Amino acid sequence: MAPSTLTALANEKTLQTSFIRDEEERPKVAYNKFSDEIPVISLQGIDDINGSRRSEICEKIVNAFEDWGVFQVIDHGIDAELISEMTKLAKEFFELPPDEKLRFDMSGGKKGGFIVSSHLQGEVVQDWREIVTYFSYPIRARDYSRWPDKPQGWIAVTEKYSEKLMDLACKLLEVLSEAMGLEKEALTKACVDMDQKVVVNFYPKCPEPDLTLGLKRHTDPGTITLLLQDQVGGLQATKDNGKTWITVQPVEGAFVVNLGDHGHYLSNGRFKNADHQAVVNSNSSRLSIATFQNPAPDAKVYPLKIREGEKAIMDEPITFAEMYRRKMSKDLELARLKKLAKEQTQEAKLESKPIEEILA
Ligand SMILES: O=C(O)CCC(=O)C(=O)O
Ligand SMILES: [Fe+2]
Repeated sequence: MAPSTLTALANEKTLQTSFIRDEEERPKVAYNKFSDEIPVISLQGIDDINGSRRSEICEKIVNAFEDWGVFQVIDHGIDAELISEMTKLAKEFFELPPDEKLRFDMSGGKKGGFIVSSHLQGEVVQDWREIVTYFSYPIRARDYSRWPDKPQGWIAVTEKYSEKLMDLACKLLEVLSEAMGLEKEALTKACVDMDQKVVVNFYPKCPEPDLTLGLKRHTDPGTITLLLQDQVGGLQATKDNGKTWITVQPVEGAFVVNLGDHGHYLSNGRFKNADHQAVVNSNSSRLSIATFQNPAPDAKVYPLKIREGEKAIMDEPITFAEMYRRKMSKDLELARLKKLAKEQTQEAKLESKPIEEILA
């Protein structure tokens, strides 16, 4: 049976089979073997519209998105105290007793709250993580009854945090719009009424980290994601379809900026949707806070700019809700085929054994 929370399993000696991944999915690089390949970009001077710094920053962001779909941002103007308060309260939430966390259990499709492991129903293998999710924008759609009220003060800090991150995201989308040769507001307008979802990921210490993942390989569906991670390490990226991986070097106070599928489509594939995963370890737990900036569900998804000599990477415009539905059903179909292939291999193995061995 699935555990109610993961924290209890963190002290066991071996990993429950529901978390064990197939060999090809398991981590290939250590959680703390850091790489500096992902650029760290300072936003200092970005507001100086006519200054040369703005175009330099713009160029760096474009290069990073063309190459990896990921960069880290520093000097972003978000108060270090707000960041440390948000992190401290998030950690305290995960230290609460299971019953307290499960007061906000969101299994069964509730919008927001606490859940263990994977968000994709029908997944065969579970992720080694616990999460808390806040649906923070549009503000009129907030359901505060799904926002954990403990530790005390967390709701107010989350409100502030989500507002500041919305501002930062919009600023980055302006730069990207300009880089695509469009008016400043082009990308935010394409989102119609921007949605924001804050997901706090907690990865407890893991007894056999080499056999599992904290969060399996994926691309984020939305426009961009701003990820705050602690200093432990575990975020990994690949740009060759999973052949080789790098572990992103944690940088104090920085946000990792990932381009999502929506951003990828709007740029007609010029910018990569970051292919990433999170690995876990047996030495310490890890916390990351992902802020997803998504378009409104009925926003149209279609390239905003098709450069000369290029062909549109989509046949026709679809809504973001439809784009998401197609992504999820593709993932589920892949999971189903994988399960089937595994069962067939096991059957074949059994068939090739002498009957005495099977019966023994
Ligand atoms: O924890 C991390 O480093 C990655 C989190 C992530 O990719 C996500 O929440 O989508
Ligand atoms: Fe992600």
